[in-house]
Amino acid sequence: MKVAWAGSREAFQVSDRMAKLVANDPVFEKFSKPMLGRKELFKNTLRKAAYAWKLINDLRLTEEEAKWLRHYIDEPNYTDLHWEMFVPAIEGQGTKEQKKKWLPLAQTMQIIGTYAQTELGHGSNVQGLETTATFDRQTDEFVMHSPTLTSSKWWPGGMAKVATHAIVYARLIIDGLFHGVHGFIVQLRSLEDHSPLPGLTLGDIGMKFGHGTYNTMDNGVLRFDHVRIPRNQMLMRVSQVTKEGKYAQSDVPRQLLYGTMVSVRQTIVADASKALSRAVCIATRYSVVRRQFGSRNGGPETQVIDYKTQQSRLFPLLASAYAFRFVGEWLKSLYIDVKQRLEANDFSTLPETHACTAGLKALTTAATADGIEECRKLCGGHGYLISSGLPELFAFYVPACSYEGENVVMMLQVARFLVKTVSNLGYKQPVGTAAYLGRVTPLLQNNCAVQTAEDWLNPDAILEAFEARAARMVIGCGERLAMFENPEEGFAELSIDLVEASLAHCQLITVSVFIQKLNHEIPGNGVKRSLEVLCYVYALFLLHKHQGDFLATGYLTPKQASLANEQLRTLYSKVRPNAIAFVDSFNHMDHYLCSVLGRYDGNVYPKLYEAAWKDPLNDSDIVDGIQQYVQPILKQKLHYAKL
Ligand SMILES: CCCCCCCCCCC/C=C/C(=O)SCCNC(=O)CCNC(=O)[C@H](O)C(C)(C)COP(=O)(O)OP(=O)(O)OC[C@H]1O[C@@H](n2cnc3c(N)ncnc32)[C@H](O)[C@@H]1OP(=O)(O)O
Ligand SMILES: Cc1cc2nc3c(=O)[nH]c(=O)nc-3n(C[C@H](O)[C@H](O)[C@H](O)COP(=O)(O)OP(=O)(O)OC[C@H]3O[C@@H](n4cnc5c(N)ncnc54)[C@H](O)[C@@H]3O)c2cc1C
Repeated sequence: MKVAWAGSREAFQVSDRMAKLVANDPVFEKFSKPMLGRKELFKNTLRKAAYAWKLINDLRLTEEEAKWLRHYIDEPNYTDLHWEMFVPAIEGQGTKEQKKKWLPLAQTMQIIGTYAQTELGHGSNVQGLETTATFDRQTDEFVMHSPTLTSSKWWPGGMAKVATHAIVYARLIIDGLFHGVHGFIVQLRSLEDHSPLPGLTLGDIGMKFGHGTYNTMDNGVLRFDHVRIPRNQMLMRVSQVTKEGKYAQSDVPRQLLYGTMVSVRQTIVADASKALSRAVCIATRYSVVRRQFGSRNGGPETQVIDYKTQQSRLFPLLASAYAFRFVGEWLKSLYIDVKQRLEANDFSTLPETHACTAGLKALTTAATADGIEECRKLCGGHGYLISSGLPELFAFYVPACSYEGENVVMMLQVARFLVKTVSNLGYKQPVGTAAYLGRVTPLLQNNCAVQTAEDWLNPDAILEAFEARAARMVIGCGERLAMFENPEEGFAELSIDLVEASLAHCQLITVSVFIQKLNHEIPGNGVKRSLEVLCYVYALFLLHKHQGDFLATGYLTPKQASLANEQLRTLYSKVRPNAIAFVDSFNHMDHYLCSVLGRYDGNVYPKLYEAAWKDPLNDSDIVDGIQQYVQPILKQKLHYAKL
């Protein structure tokens, strides 16, 4: 199962080796993090990042190994933006010459980059950005300027204190004419003494949610006061500005300007299963240790994992972790394919890839953020302790619902793709993830054939149910949209239904990828049979949760929906004996989990007790402030004290 989770034996070995490297090196200790102040926390992260870079070089780690190393160090920092956004932006949007100049500098970290798109006033609406890049023909330069307060760049990770360079998105202006938003490579700091370059105001935007997690990152604010950069620092693969000031667009579609976001959204989907599996591992192990009620004749109480209600909250999350792992793997292969095509100037699959990355990013991050919080509740009161590992994990993870495309905004992008697909149905056969929309007649006419709970243990029955639900919701939206004279008005008016239809489409992708995985790629019958159970749990849990959709579209009868729920209950009993094996298969080491509740050895209570004594408040019996502020109250003799 460890190999199935990792993707291959080689992938398992690489991640396992890196997990152990990090866990066994005292530099990467992280239990004390929540006790540190912001400055110490930040410096500590800088120290770890520098040490990690040294390890990467000294041990000659491959790109894959370096990624795992950074992952297991488990502290957001400037290198995330450098490797995940700055480098890909140059790779995807730079010309050959630009790549030749900038990539070697970035890849050896002689420069450190960030991705400065969002502003104080605009994040989702990229076309609404206000920073200007005005071409000056006389000097062959662009003048970067922040004309308003709301145009201040706001949020870019690593920008406040570390990055030496940034890809800055700004409105291109030539001779007073606006030519859309483009990316520019801008140097922010001196490579000699790290001070901000003249004309730039740079700082940190302040503390964020949670304490020891995202505050290791220096998210920044940046303002330009007429800062000049050479013309050849505009990323010019999509459009070019000549030294005469002529604006030209190559045959590369404009959408490629958004290409870095496609790349990172793919990574975020791949990472969702890591965060969810971490929370599920903690909650499952603890649910086996924790006992409440049910003692008979003085025997032990019931392990809370044996309560059906606990199973009904925990096992769908366990199944979701596996579902997200497989859909992340699938999306990665889709992305690798589109990347190769884009390099060869084949843009045909970009719209579908954009819809998949946007939609799956929204689906997986929302479910993971909610899932981590559910795992905290599944651990009862102890889940609220920092030492459970869950509050910090939640604080770290939850911004994934907002960054890289706010989730609702992303689902609306999927909706645009689906509406377009449906409106082209007469003359363009949909392919890939939208192929099912080419079979609308049977999907709209045939109803579910399930008659017993057992009938739900059939991948075809499940697939057809999810296809029919998505097709009926999408087609329904299409029909209602057609009633509007102005399509944009219609889209806005129906946006709630459109987001729901997009979710149904994305859930269909996730379920069908899981089924596909079982049909083709699982080595070993035992592993395959166990994963089949999880696949049914995932699908039937979604069906139960969204039964309103399945019933309202008329595909299911209430009886069939209740049979699905009956089957789900039976499936929970099949998951139970393997629950610990399923979470052990994630191969999460104690160092990575950073959780007393999720310890591999199950030795929870003594370690919780021990951890409590490490709190600085327990350094002495009488702490600072008691004599000054508590003792006087105890000793006071005021009239109203009698009340
Ligand atoms: C948990 C650990 C994870 C670790 C991962 C790595 C570490 C990363 C750390 C996080 C750091 C965070 C960084 C950031 O957040 S960077 C900023 C990200 N910002 C956004 O995502 C902004 C979201 N907004 C947008 O993407 C666009 O503005 C939006 C698509 C919403 C609207 O754009 P526009 O107004 O131009 O819109 P249209 O809808 O008219 O679209 C025009 C056409 O372009 C197509 N399109 C849009 N986006 C893309 C894309 N990315 N790729 C390809 N095509 C795209 C769209 O479908 C339209 O096409 P048609 O004309 O054919 O319909
Ligand atoms: C931790 C973190 C790190 C970040 N790192 C970076 C970075 O490195 N570089 C960078 O450039 N940016 C970064 N960002 C910014 C991030 O990309 C934006 O915050 C994100 O894209 C959301 O945009 P917004 O803040 O403008 O949200 P808004 O768009 O203002 O969203 C507010 C609300 O409005 C709704 N809404 C907006 N538009 C629509 C619409 N058309 N229809 C319906 N509802 C709508 C949303 O659903 C949401 O509920 C980071 C953000 C965070 C939290």
